[in-house]
Order: sequence, then structure tokens, then C-alpha cells
Amino acid sequence: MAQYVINGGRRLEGKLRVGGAKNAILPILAAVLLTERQVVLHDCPNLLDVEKTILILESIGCKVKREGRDLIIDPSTITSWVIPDCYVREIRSSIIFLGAMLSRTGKARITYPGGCEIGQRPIDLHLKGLRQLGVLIDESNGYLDCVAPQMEGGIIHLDYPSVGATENIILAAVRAKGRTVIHNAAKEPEIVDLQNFINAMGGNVRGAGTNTIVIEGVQNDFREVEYTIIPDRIVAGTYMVAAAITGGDVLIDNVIPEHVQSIIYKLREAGCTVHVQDSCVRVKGKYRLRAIEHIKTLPYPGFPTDMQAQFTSLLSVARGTSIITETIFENRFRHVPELVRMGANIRIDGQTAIIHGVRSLKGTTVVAKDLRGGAALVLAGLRAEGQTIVENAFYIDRGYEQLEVALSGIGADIVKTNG
Ligand SMILES: CC(=O)N[C@H]1[C@@H](OP(=O)(O)OP(=O)(O)OC[C@H]2O[C@@H](n3ccc(=O)[nH]c3=O)[C@H](O)[C@@H]2O)O[C@H](CO)[C@@H](O)[C@@H]1O
Ligand SMILES: C=C(OP(=O)(O)O)C(=O)O
Repeated sequence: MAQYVINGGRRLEGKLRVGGAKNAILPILAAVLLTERQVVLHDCPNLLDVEKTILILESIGCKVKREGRDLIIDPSTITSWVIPDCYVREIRSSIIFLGAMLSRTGKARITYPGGCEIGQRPIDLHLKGLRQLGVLIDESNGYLDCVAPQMEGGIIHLDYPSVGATENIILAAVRAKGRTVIHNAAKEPEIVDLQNFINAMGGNVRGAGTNTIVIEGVQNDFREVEYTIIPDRIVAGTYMVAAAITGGDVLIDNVIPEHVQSIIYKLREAGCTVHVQDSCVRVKGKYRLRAIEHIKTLPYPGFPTDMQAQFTSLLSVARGTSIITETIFENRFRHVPELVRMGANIRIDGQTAIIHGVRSLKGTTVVAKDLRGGAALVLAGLRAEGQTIVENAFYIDRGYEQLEVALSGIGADIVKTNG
């Protein structure tokens, strides 16, 4: 199986560009089902999760063509409302097809989604919201069989601002009769991107980015659309940490600075210099950064859970003791035992990691257990003395495009091999 081999200790310097966001393109690929006209998406990242989502679209009859970083999709020819199990089990975000498929065909069949390395990740809020729009859901033998002859708008109060539930409800409500209001909606930038994409096709969604989203059901045909995916704030954040942890100086291009505000604040707190200009963020690290008193993961605009693991690596070599509390997912410290194998001094107490910074990490063989935890191990390897091998590279490839090429371009010694 593929692995990353890193010879650590090199200071990273130079410039790199961030591509379109995984968490934006995945729901947008589902939203494509809302139209029967051609959709052209620009800056589509070449990621495992994107490839698998394209396979879902193809398996239900859509035609998808990749030309460089563009995807050209013809969704006019849907032949099935059944989302195939094999993809659903592999990628969690496939559950978003439920709302989109219901909007398009009034029915959908899907199994429960996978991707549960970081927690249980139930879908109760998705289903509760859809039921409130009039969807009849039969849950038996591990399948969700859904029918919605005519969805009706309604008022939905989410018990928690779940990103996926917010997206699923928006997708279902776009074609419902009347107005839907989602209270306590998630405010993540990827939801704003979904709203903008839907509106570009002819939908009527407003309020994304705030905690109240209003969807006016639209019955008429949607138009052809060309749309550019927003840059990936988590990939940007990961490169920012790569600069910081190696004491480097890296300019990251194609970033929306507002989307990485909480990451910038924490990097500055650790002693990094961060300059922001237009769509560029420049991060200068130091060999020994300062500990951060407390990082608590929170829904946007709070500190993202998807950056928690990378900061655990960073703080493992900072001067002093840092505390990180993970409040979103219950099993998201699986990178910690691997970091400890590299010489980090970290103790887990429930949902909190207590990190006593050490002067150096030592390269060894470690195993990625999930996407961001895997990226965190690569970051630790960039800093460590000697050679680090990160096994299970496929986890990392779910969310990072040619990570070894990007990092080599700014001075890292990293290759991907077939173990
Ligand atoms: C493809 C995608 O966009 N993935 C992101 C999305 O995941 P995802 O959409 O799965 O995350 P959610 O916001 O839904 O989950 C947040 C929390 O709510 C819980 N929950 C969620 C739904 C539900 O019906 N019931 C329930 O209890 C989850 O178990 C979790 O503890 O947001 C997460 C939180 O920012 C990110 O880490 C993921 O990268
Ligand atoms: C948890 C993540 O993704 P997913 O929701 O697709 O598993 C992530 O991007 O860090």
C-alpha cells in the first residue's frame, strides 16, 4: 500500500497554490442532480473522494468528463435513484445525495454512509429535517428507502449546526413547495458555496453563512451553469502549519483569508509571523514556537476540527504546555499514539490532549488512521530528525492533491512509494 517517505529537518521556503475545496465540491457534485442542463465546474481538485463521487454520478446515469481542472457534467440522463452501496460505504459525504436525489426524482435509496474513523457520525439530524419536509423514510435492513411525492417547505430547527444536515436539507428544499427556514444552521464557507452554486442554476437560497437559511422552493427548469469551487481552507491551513513547523517561510496563494482567520490567530499566538495580502497568506515559522494555552475545536467560525491534528503536531515541538480540546468528533486523537512513537510527549484525557512540547521528534514508521491525522504525521515527519514513513497514504489522498509534489516544490524531501 502507498506510503509517504520523508527525510525531515528541511526548512520549507517558496510559494504554492491551493486548489478547490473537497468539502465544497462534494455537495456541489450532488447538487448537480437538481438540473437537467450541463454543468461546468472549475478548479476541481484531483482527490480520491472526488473521483468516487464522480463514480456515483456515473453509476446513476450522469455523464462526466474531466478536462484538466474542469469537470463537465451532463445530468440529463439519470437512470436510477439508487445510490450504489460500494461508494456510500467508502465516503461519508455520499449521504448528501439523499436530498439532491429526492429533489430530482421524488425518491431515493441509499445505505448508511461510511467514513467513521473519527466518530460515530449519526445521520439523525439529516433524517429528522427531511421528514419535516414530508419525506417518508423507511429504515430497514441497513437501507434508507425514501419517497417524497411532494415535499412541502417548513421550519426546521437543527439541534446542532451539522454541516451535512444543513446541506441535505437545503438540497431537498430547493424543489419543495413553499418556503423552508433552517434555524441553527451550520455557517461553514462550503455551505455558502453550495448556496451560490444552487442560485447560479436558478435556485433561491439565502442566508448561508449565518445561522438562519431561507430556501424558497422553485419549480421551473434550471439553466446551464459554469462555477468555480472555493479554495480549500483546510489544505491552506495544513500548508501554513508546514511552514510553521519547519521554521520556514511560505507564501500560500488562492486563499480566502477570512476562511482561515482562526488558524491565523492561533499561528500568531504560537509566535509565527503571518502576513495577509489579497488572496495570499505568507507564514514565517521559527524553529521553536511557543505553546498555545488552549485550542478548542468549534463549528465555523471557531477553530476547525479538520485542523486539530495538524496543530497537535505543531505544538508537540513548541516550548511549553498546550491544551487542545476536541468538541466535534469523539474519536479524533488517533494520530496521538503515532506522534508519541516519534518522541512527542502528549497525554489524552477524554476529549483533551495535553501536549508538553519536546525539542525534537525522531523519524520512524507511523500509520495514518484518518485523513487529517495522516496529514499531521506528514507534518511531524517534515520536522523530525531522520526518516519518517507514513503508511496508509490513501487516507491522506482523500483530501490532499499530490501532497508530495506540493511539498517537494517548497523544499521538502518527500516521496510517495508503493510500500
Ligand atoms: C464532507 C464534509 O463537508 N465534511 C466535513 C463536515 O462533516 P459532517 O457534515 O459529517 O459533520 P457534521 O457537522 O454533520 O458533524 C458534526 C457533529 O454532529 C454530529 N451529528 C451530525 C449529523 C447528525 O445527523 N447527527 C449528529 O449527531 C456528528 O457526529 C459530529 O459529532 O463537517 C465536519 C465538521 O466541520 C468536518 O470535520 C468534515 O470535514
Ligand atoms: C472529516 C473529513 O472529511 P469527511 O467528512 O469527508 O470524512 C475531513 O475533511 O477532515
